[in-house]
Amino acid sequence: MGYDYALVHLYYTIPPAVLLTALYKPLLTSTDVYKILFLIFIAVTATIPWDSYLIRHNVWSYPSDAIVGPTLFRIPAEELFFFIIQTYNTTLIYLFLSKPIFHPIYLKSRRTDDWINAKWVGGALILGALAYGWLLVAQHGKGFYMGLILVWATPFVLLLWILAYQLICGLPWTQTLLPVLVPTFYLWVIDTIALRRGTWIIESGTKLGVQVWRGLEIEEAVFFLATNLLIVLGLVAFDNALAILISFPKLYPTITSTPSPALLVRALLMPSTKYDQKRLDGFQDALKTLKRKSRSFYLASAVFQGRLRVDLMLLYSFCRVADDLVDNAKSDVDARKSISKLRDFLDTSYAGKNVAQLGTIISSFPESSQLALELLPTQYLPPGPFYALLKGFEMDLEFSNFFPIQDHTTLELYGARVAGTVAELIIELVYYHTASQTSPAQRRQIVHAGNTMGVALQLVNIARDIQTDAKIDRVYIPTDWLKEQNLTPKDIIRNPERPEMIDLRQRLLKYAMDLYYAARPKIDMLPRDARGPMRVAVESYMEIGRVLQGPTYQVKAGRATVPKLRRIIVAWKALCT
Ligand SMILES: CC(C)=CCC/C(C)=C/CC/C(C)=C/CC/C(C)=C/[C@@H]1[C@@H](COP(=O)(O)OP(=O)(O)O)[C@]1(C)CC/C=C(\C)CC/C=C(\C)CCC=C(C)C
Repeated sequence: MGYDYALVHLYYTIPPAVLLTALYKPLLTSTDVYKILFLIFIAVTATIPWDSYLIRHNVWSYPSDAIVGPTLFRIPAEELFFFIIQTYNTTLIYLFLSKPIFHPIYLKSRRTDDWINAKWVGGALILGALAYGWLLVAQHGKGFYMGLILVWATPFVLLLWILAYQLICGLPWTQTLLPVLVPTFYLWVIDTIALRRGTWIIESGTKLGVQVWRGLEIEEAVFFLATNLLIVLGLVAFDNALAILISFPKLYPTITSTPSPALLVRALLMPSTKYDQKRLDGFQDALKTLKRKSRSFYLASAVFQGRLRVDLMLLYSFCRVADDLVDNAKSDVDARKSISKLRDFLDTSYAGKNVAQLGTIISSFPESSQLALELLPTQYLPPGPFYALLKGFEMDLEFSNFFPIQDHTTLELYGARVAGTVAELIIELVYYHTASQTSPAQRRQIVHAGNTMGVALQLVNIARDIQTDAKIDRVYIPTDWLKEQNLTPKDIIRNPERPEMIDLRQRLLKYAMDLYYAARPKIDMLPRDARGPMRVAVESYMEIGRVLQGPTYQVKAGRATVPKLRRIIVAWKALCT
């Protein structure tokens, strides 16, 4: 009996597991836990027969003075623990790297020649490796161990390739190769140390005798590469199945955060020609717009899960399109026409099932806006906030006749219409997608707080955009605040950088912060899974306000911006709260 192998774990595999767990904990979701357990189960059950075979055929062995003693099918307990801890560590690295990824955008219903070629070429290469493995095993010579690795690993790789080649090929290398290479290289180093110390021994008659570097046999290098590849391909296939399940509610009306293995496999086996390409195109557009237009909400979207994330992106896309149609209209008349068309769109959507009429209305919008309208999930969103949002946009148009924001009450009304409504819709989506026990009275309190929070965000938005708004003749600072400084809205339009603006901006920000502090505690009443992500959404936007309260700040495209690292730290803290 000895502790050498146990010490390998104590020194080299457990510390990274503890570190990765601590780092990933704030991001951990129930789906992640399910994925980790699922992968560990598969890894352990798939490796036991193979490992046991290798030990029984003396391909490798463990000196009795290096292991504690208990075995299962001749596999030492430490080795069994290795299957678990390696799968755990590689999975956490993968989860970390893939957090920002929105997997549905990598699904494709159209079969292009490139895709078909990639599928066959990849399949042929894997089959080639399998055939080579068989040859080495059949020869039962120096290539025996290498042959056993290939014969064991390649059928799994082939299966995962067939099921998930779309995502395997489509995902960026940082989500596929990197989580394979990082733990592989680390395990190569550990393996070298263990082989040098004699913690485990590879018999000389069944190895090729080629070393990657001194002390690392080629078979060991390929073994760790193959096992990490299998783990990552398994995770990609899992994400591919989840992406299919969350993307197509018509095919899968109800799903949970932990879908059964049978459902995951069914999703992967569904022919890609059945995918709703329009929805996939809509997701692409929504993600592009979100990434381009809002750094804060783009960051926040990464921590929302499943269908809630999809619907938030679709809601953002609709709000953005509607806001841009009004703000970027050539004239007031055009802007009013757009609002009226948006109202028709809502009327028809909420009136029922007149699909043809809805199609006609949608086709009257610019082509680039149509998908956002078509995919808006009006089936489970109340109409009230949308109509109020349009009223808010109409207040923007009043600037052509007079300055509508006379006092703080009108300012709050404006904020409630353009942003409080958005908060209400977001909360509605949270409750639609999350199981909760909230009573109607609590729900009213939460919606009210959400509305207040929306106003707070809007005030930050106004404080940030004083100059850009002045360029289009808009002044959202209440006229009576200006009066106290002997100013009129026209003075601000003439010179939005006048010295008095410093105090006025700070007053606006203080107002925003007061509303924010009043509403913030109610986030704790939201369903548990939504609290962290909602805090990230709110905090990453409010950070713009905190930046503006400081003496200096970075400006991008004429607007104050929060540096990327600071935004990430803010999001991190919000998740840890
Ligand atoms: C995570 C994710 C994808 C979230 C999507 C959030 C979403 C749907 C935002 C809509 C944004 C939008 C374009 C609305 C149109 C009206 C408008 C312009 C509102 C202003 C947003 C600013 O966005 P941006 O800076 O990109 O705008 P401009 O470039 O100036 O045009 C607003 C400031 C409003 C945003 C308001 C919210 C997101 C609501 C926040 C409140 C909560 C999350 C509720 C918190 C809950 C409790 C219980 C307190």
